Amino acid sequence: MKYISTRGKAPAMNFEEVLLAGLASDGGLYVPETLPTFSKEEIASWVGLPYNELAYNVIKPFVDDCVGDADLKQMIDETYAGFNHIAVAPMKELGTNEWILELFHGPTLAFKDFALQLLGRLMDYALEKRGEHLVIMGATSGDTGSAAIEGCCHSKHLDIFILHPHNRVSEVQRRQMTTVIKDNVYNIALEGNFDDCQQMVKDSFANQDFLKGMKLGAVNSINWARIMSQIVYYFSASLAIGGPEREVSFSVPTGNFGDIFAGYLAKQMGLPIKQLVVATNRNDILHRVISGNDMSKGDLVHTLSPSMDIMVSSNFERMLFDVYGKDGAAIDDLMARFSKESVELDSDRWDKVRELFDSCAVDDDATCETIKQVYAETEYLLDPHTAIGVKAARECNRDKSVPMITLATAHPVKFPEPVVKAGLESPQLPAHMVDLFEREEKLDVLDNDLNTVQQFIASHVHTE
Ligand SMILES: Cc1ncc(COP(=O)(O)O)c(C=O)c1O
Ligand SMILES: N[C@@H](CCOP(=O)(O)O)C(=O)O
Repeated sequence: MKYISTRGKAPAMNFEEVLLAGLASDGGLYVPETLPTFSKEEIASWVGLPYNELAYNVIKPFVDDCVGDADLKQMIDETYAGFNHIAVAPMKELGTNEWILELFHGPTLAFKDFALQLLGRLMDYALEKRGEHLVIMGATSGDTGSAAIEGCCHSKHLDIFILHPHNRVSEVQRRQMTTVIKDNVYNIALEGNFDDCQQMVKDSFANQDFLKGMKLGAVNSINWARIMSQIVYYFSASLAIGGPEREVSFSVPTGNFGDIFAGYLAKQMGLPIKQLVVATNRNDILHRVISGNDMSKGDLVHTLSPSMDIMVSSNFERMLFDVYGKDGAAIDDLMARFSKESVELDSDRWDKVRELFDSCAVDDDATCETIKQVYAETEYLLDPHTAIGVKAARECNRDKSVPMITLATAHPVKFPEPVVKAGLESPQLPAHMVDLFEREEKLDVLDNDLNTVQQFIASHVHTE
C-alpha cells in the first residue's frame, strides 16, 4: 500500500517509511492512497472473534508486506494481551440503545494505549531490522505522553522527549509520565499550552538540522500507525451489538480529531455507521467549523477535560483532504491561510463536512452535571471527556432506534477534580499505580521557545 501526503508535495511512502517518518516533509499528514474496504459478508464473518484476531484482519491491509504475517500477529497478540479486560474494549449499556465503549483497560488507562502499545512494537521491529535509532518528539495534553512512554521506553532504538503544557495536565497524568525514570525518557513541561507543544513538534519535523543527522519520529496521531490501530475498536463495538447487520452511531470526545477520524475511516471501509458525533469542550473550533463554517482559533482555555484542550486539530486536515477530493494544493493553501488567520471552507465542501459529522460543545458545568446525572441514573462513573461524549450523544442523536455508542476515552481515576465537583467520590488508583503519589518524578520545565527545546533535545539524545 502506498501512502501520500495531504499537501501533495512529499514523496509517496510504504507503511514502514510512514511509520518512521511521522509527519510528511511538506508539513502534510500521510494517508493511504486507496483505502481498503470490506464487504458486509466479510465483516459479518468476524462476529465473535477475539479482539486481537479482529485487529489483525483490520490492520493487515495497511501494513501490507512491510511486516511478516507471523511477526505482525505476534505483535498484535502481545499488545492486547497486556490489557486488563478479557474483552479488551468492553461495551457497557447505559440505557436503551445507549452504550459506552470502554477504551481505558490498557496500562495507562486511556484509549491511547490501543495504538501506542502496538506502535512501540512496530517501531522497535523496523528499527532493529534497519539498525537505526530514532528520536521521538511528542506533544501531549496528558494521555498520549504516558501511553507513548509506556509503549516505547523499552526500545533500545528510541529516545523519547515528551512535551506537556506546564501545570495544565492532571496530577495523575503528570505523574504517569514523570515517574518513569529511564535514561531514554525525558519529560519537558513547557511554559505554554498544548497547541504550543504540538507546533514545536511540527516545526521540528520541518527542520531536523538540530539533530545533526539523527532522525525524528512521531507518537502523536500525525503518525498514520496511530490512526490505523484506532479503527479496530469501531468494528469491535459494532460487531458486539449486532453489526454489521445493524447500523450504529458513535459519539467521540474530540481534540486532535484522531479518534473520530478513525471512526470516519471505519465507515468508509464498509462498517455501517449512521452518525458520527464530534464532542468538544469549550475549545470548540471543531464544533464551530462543523456547525457554522467558522474555522477560527480563538483563545485556548484550560478546562476540566484537559486532554481535549486543543484548538489546532491535526487530523482535521486528513478529513479535509478527502472532502477536497484529495487536492493537495488546495489543502496546502487552506492550511497556510489557517496558520495566519481564520478561514472558511468552500461552501460545497462545508456541506459535505456537515453531512458527515454532527457536533456539540460542552462546558465544564455541563460536564460535571452529566457525570452526576449518569451516576444517579446508572451508578456508572464517567471521566470528564467521556461525559462530554455522552452529553453530545444525547443532544445530537437523530434516530433513537439506532444504538448510540460513546467512546469512554479515559478512566475517571485520572481526573478526580470534575468527579469531586460532581459531588462524587474519586475511585481508587488501580493496583499497578497505588504508589504513584510516592514515586520520584523527573521533568524539566522549559521556556516556550523552539530553540531552547531543540537544544535540550540535541544535548540529551543518545548517539549510537
Ligand atoms: C481522554 C481523552 N479523550 C479524548 C481525546 C481526544 O482524542 P483525539 O485527539 O483523538 O480527538 C484525548 C486526547 O486526544 C484524550 O486524552
Ligand atoms: N489528547 C492528547 C493530545 C495529543 O493527541 P494525539 O492523539 O495526536 O497524540 C493527549 O492526551 O496527549
